[in-house]
Amino acid sequence: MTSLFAFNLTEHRTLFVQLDALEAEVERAGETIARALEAGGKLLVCGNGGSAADSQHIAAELTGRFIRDRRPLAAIALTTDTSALTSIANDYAFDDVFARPVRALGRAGDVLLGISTSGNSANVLRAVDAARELGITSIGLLGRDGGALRTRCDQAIVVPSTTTARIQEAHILIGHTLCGLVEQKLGLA
Ligand SMILES: O=C(CO)[C@@H](O)[C@H](O)[C@H](O)[C@H](O)COP(=O)(O)O
Ligand SMILES: [Zn+2]
Repeated sequence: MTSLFAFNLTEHRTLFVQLDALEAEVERAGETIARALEAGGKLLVCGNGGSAADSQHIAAELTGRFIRDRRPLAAIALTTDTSALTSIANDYAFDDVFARPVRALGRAGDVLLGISTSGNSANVLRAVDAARELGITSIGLLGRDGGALRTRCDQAIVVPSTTTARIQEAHILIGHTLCGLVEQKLGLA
């Protein structure tokens, strides 16, 4: 019998050989984020569950450091403030937990990275809609068929898998690549 680890590894490998197809979208997203940071904008990142963890991970690579010692870069995960998350969910709706901070903190010229394996999380969709109203470029880091976010975001990177865990594994590879591209493009690598 195939072990679970062997099964997961096979599924992971099968997916990862298909990711070359995303090269142009990943490069474009890296360019968009780098140009926004260069112009004084910031990156806002949001997602649920494992994607909340990815949001924090990616933002931390930029405010802290990824590969090399360099100046801090402006990035905020909208998933870390439990007081804001609980009060917005309690007083308004869970679907508003990211949109409201986007309206509070976002400025034209910023970039919003919305991470969702289904592409259908309502709170990420609302954040993207708020971003559009404010002149903030939205990038969806998605999975499955990209869901509703595929067309609602200005740019979409869709990992072609239906397994949430495998999609998340690809997302963090892409997230790390975006951080590396930002460092390269800003001459900080
Ligand atoms: O990490 C996992 C599963 O691997 C879960 O926590 C998962 O992120 C949650 O079910 C999320 O709520 C899924 O949301 P989304 O990716 O569809 O937007
Ligand atoms: Zn997970």
